[in-house]
Amino acid sequence: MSTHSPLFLRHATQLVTLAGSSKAPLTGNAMEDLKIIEDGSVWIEDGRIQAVGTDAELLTQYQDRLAEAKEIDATGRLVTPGLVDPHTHLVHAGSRENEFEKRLQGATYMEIMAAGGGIHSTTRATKEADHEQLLTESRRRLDAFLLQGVTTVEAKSGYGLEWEHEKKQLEVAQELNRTHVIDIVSTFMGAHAVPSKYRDRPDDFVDLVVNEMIPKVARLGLAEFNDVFCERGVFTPEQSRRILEVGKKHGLAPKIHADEIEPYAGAELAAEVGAVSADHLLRASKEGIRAMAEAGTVAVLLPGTAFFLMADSADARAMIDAGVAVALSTDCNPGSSPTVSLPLIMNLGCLKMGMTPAEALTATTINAAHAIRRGHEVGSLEKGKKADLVLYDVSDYRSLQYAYGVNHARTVIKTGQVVVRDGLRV
Ligand SMILES: O=C(O)CC1=NCN=C1
Ligand SMILES: [Zn+2]
Repeated sequence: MSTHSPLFLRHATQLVTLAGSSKAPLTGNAMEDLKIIEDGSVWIEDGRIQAVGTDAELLTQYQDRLAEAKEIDATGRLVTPGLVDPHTHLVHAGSRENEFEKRLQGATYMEIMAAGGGIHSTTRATKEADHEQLLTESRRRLDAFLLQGVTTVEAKSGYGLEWEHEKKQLEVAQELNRTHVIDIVSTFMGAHAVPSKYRDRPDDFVDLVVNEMIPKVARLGLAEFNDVFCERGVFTPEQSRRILEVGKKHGLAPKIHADEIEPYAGAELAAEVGAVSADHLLRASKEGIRAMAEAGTVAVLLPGTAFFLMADSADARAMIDAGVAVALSTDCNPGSSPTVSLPLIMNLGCLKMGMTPAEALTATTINAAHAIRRGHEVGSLEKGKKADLVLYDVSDYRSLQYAYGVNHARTVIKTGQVVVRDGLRV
C-alpha cells in the first residue's frame, strides 16, 4: 500500500514524454521527436509513473480515485522528464579562479597543468579535504543542480590520484547517493592525470591504476564506470586502452575523455573498446565519429567547457547527422567548467554546436540517461519509470534554450515526491 497519496499532474500545455526511448539512445531524426502530448497528464504513485496521456484519457482511467490524489495544475506549463547530467567532477575541494585569470592573460589549460596547476591544483585541495568537507561542498552543488531540474548526475573521482583519496571521493559520492534526493552514478577516474612524482615514469602510475586501484574499486563496489583522460601530455591511447580494458575485466564499463584539447584518436579508441560514452570530442576525427556511430558509443558533449576554455565546440550537428547519439553535460569541475547550469548547456548546444532545441532537450534527458546506463529508469515519461519530472514557468520547450541564463524550473518531482516548489527546495 502506498505510503504517499498519488500525484496527479494535469493539463501540461506541452508534456515532453520522449516515449519509446528506454531501450536505446535516440539518434538521427529521432533526436528531434520529443513525443509531446498537449494537455498532457501523469498519474504518479509509489515513486513511479503509472500512466501518461491526455487529461481526458487519465480522467477516464482514474475517475474512481481522484479524491485520494494530490493534484498539480500544469495548465499553461511545460513539463519534461527530470534532467540528467552524465558527466560531472562533482566531488572536489577548492576552486581555480587564479587559473581563470591566467588564461584570460593568455596561458593555456595544458600550460597551467604542466606547471603543476590545473587538475594537480584541485588534487592537492581534495587530498587535504576530509570526507565531511567534500560532502558539504558537493552537497551544495547537488542542491544547485536540483533547483535547475537536474534529478540524476554522474560523478567521477580523479582528484585523488592515489588510492586513499580516490576511495574517499567515491565514498563521498556513495553517501550523497544515499542521502541526497538526486540519484548519483559513480565513475572511477584514477587515470585523470599523472601525479608529478610519476612524471618521468608514467607507466608505473598506469601499473598502479590497473593493478591496485581498479581491482579494489570493483571489489568494494565503489563505481560502475572507469574513465581516463586520453590526451597528449596526459595518457596516451595505448595507456588509455590498457586502463579501460583492465576496467572491463573487472566489470567497470568504459568511458573516455577523448580529443578534448588536440586530435588524439580518442573517439576511435572509444569505439574500439566499446565505451558507453566518449566525452568532449572537440577535436574528434571524422573516422572516429563514424566508428562511434557503428559502435553505438554515446557522444557526451560539453559546450560549457569549450566556452570556458575559449575553444571551438564539438560539431554536434555532424555527429547527429552521422548517426551518433549525442548527450550534453555541464562537465561540472573547478578548472574547465565551473557550472551546474545544464539549461545553459542546452543553449550553448544550439548556438555553438548546431543542435535544435528539441535535440538539446533529448540530449539532457534520455540520451544523457543512456550515457550512464540509466535509460531504462529515467530520461523519459513512460509507465513504470521513475517519477522524475520538472514543471517550468514557460509553456514551450524551446524557451529553455532560447531564454538563456535563467532558471525556468519551478516544480521538481523526484521519485514521485515534490522536492522543489515555486523554485524553492521543500
Ligand atoms: O581541469 C579539471 O579539473 C577537469 C578536467 N579534466 C579533463 N579536462 C578538464
Ligand atoms: Zn570531465
